Amino acid sequence: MSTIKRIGVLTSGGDAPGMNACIRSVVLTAAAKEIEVVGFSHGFNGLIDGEHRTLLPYHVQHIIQLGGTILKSARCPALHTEDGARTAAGTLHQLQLDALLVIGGDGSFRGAMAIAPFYKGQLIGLPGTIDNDVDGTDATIGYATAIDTALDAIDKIRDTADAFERIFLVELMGRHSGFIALSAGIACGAEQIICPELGLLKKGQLDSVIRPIQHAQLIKGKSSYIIVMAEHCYPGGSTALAADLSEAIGIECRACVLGHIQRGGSPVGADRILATKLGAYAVEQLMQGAHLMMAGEVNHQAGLFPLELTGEGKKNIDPYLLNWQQQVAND
Ligand SMILES: Nc1ncnc2c1ncn2[C@@H]1O[C@H](COP(=O)(O)OP(=O)(O)O)[C@@H](O)[C@H]1O
Ligand SMILES: O=P(O)(O)OC[C@H]1O[C@](O)(COP(=O)(O)O)[C@@H](O)[C@@H]1O
Repeated sequence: MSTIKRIGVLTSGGDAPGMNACIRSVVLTAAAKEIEVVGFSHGFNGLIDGEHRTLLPYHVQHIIQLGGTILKSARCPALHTEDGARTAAGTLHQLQLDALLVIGGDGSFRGAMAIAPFYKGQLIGLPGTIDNDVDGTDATIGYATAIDTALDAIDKIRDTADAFERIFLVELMGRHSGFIALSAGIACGAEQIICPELGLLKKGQLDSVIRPIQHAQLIKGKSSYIIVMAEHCYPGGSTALAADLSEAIGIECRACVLGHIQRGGSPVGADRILATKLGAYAVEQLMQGAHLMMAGEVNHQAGLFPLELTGEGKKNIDPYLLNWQQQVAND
């Protein structure tokens, strides 16, 4: 018999499509088990500032299709101090919360772990970030939508690139990983993909980028050429790389930074389903006593993974697709 009566939930770090679906699932599952839910606003700031409200099933009606997060998200520098962590734990005790669910990335999970020494309740993470850079789950909530959003934009760029027979560099998010760049790059038929896993490029050292462009021009004739690149791979980003390439090869290159567009929009079905499954699973596992674990999905199976291992960076972008891109599509 579970002793869980009241739980808290918050969304933290970069918002991701599907966070609302996850909040909804947590609230509905908890209500079905007669557990009260308190939602904190603005990530961990809501814990420190005491910004919270009770969440009932009617509050989460018709939010499954909404991007963003009804709880708002934020980064919270105060949690990096012991004072901040103590204050956060104090709020949880004051509100008599038996557990806290944190929807966010590995940074947010480090935030949860910082609170742990001062909190006597349970802490569970739910992976919500477009970057997919969280160990212990095949996909994070928001990743599938970000790929589709990027694709929608890149397909449009292909039209104008074709019309002008231009080289385009499309810069995608991912923080320091190439999950979005590889997936979107493969799915849009990019001629070249640049991502951190292939090594960061140094200013002016463009041979590895230029060689496939020249090869493509020689064997395929003039056409559009799209390079999908992850952020932080070249000093100055895609704009600087486009300028340096234009100068080096004498062909005009254009850059397009998709930026925060990738974080918005209605979550695709896969994200809504993943968010619903993990939200429900997290509540059930709390009732079984889970603590300092993330609820993730591996091979379609929900499971728990230690929070402290979620940021180890052991999950790799698909080596098969990366190799195919290098061997076949880049040439
Ligand atoms: N080492 C840490 N100690 C305490 N809190 C942390 C730590 N790392 C991250 N956090 C908290 O988690 C928040 C979100 O982390 P961030 O890395 O920006 O996003 P994400 O959760 O998407 O990876 C930070 O603003 C901070 O409040
Ligand atoms: O919104 P900000 O603060 O500019 O941060 C941008 C970063 O946030 C993200 O969109 C999401 O990252 P997190 O989920 O780790 O916060 C990254 O892809 C990007 O590098």
